[in-house]
Amino acid sequence: MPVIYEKVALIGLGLIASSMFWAMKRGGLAGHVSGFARSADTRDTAREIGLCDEVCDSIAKTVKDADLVVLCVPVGVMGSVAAEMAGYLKPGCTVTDVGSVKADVIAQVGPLLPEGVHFIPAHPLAGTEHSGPRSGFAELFDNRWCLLVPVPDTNANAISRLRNLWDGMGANVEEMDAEHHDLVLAVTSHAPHLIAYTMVGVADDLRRVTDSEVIKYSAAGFRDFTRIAASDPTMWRDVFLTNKDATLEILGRFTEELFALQRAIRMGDGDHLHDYFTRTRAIRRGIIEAGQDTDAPNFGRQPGNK
Ligand SMILES: NC(=O)c1ccc[n+]([C@@H]2O[C@H](COP(=O)([O-])OP(=O)(O)OC[C@H]3O[C@@H](n4cnc5c(N)ncnc54)[C@H](O)[C@@H]3O)[C@@H](O)[C@H]2O)c1
Ligand SMILES: O=C(O)C(=O)C[C@]1(C(=O)O)C=C[C@@H](O)C=C1
Repeated sequence: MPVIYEKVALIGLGLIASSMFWAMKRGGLAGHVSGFARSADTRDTAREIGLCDEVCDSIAKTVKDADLVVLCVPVGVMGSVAAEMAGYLKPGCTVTDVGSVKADVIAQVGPLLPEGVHFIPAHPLAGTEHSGPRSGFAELFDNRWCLLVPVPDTNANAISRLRNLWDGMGANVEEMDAEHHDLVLAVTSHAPHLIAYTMVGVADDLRRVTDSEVIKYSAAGFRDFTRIAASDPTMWRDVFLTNKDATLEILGRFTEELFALQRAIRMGDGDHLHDYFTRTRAIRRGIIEAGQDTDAPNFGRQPGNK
C-alpha cells in the first residue's frame, strides 16, 4: 500500500499509539513517524523497542512538519495537549484523536486549532486492558470498527485520506455524529466497564467472608469482569467524567432493569427470567451470526444446537 502521510506525529505513546505505529509500519502507510512521551521512562522504552522513527521530549518538535497529528492521550487532557501543540502545527495538516468519547473532545480541541487545519475526531473500537508503550501490536485494529466523527464542513479529501489510513491499518471505517457516538458507546462500552468495575469491587468487599475463594474458584463470567476491571484507571475516570450524561442515562435504565430482575427472583417469577434470558441470548447469537465477534469460539454453533 502506498504511503498515505509522509510524516505522522503520535502524542502519548501507550496502547493505541504503539498499535497504530506497528500497524502503519506493517502497511507501509507512513513515511516517518515521530512520537511524544512526557516521561523519560516511556521515551527510553520506546527507543529500546523501536517504537517510532524518532522519539521526542517536546510536543513542538514532535508535530513539526507533520501531515497528520494523532492525539493518543486520555480524553481529559486532549484540550491541554492541543493547546500546547496548536502554535507549531503545519498549515493544512490533519489533527485527529483516538479518544473513547467524542462530543467533549471536540469541544475541548476544536476551538484551539488554527484555521486551515483539518480536525477529524476518530475512535477505534479496539483495545485491551493493557496500557503503555509495550502493550501495542500491529493486529489490534484488524477487522474492528473505527468510527470517524467529522465536524460539519470538514474537507472531504482530508476525510478520505484518514479513512484510507484506518482502512490500511485493518479497520472497517464508518462515520457517525458525536452525540450518537457517545450514546452508542455508553451502551456498548462505558456502562459495561462500570458494571465490571462494580462487580469486582463487590467481590473485593466480600473478601473477608469468602477468603481467597473468589480468586480460587473464579468462573469464566467473573474472570471476564476482572479482565475488564483491570483497564487503565486514568483512561476510564476520564471517560466517565466526559461522557457523563449518556452514561448516567444508560445506568438509569440498567438500574430499572436490574430492579425488575431482582423482583422476579424474589417473587419466583421464572417466566420473567426465562423470557428475559431468551431475548438476551438471541442478541448474542445475532452478533455471532453477523460475524461481529472475532473472538467467539466455534463450539456450541453446530447445526441444530439451540
Ligand atoms: N485502551 C483502550 O481499550 C482504548 C481503545 C480505544 C480508544 N482508547 C482511547 O485512546 C486514548 C489512549 O488510550 P491508551 O489505551 O493508548 O492509553 P495508555 O495509558 O496506554 O496511553 C496513554 C498515554 O498518554 C500519556 N499521557 C497522559 N497524559 C498526558 C499528557 N497530559 N501529555 C502527554 N501524554 C500524556 C500517558 O503517559 C500514556 O503513555 C484514550 O483517549 C482512550 O480513551 C483506548
Ligand atoms: O477489549 C477491551 O479491553 C476493551 O474494553 C476495548 C474497548 C471496548 O469497550 O470494547 C474499550 C474502550 C474503547 O474506547 C474501545 C474499545
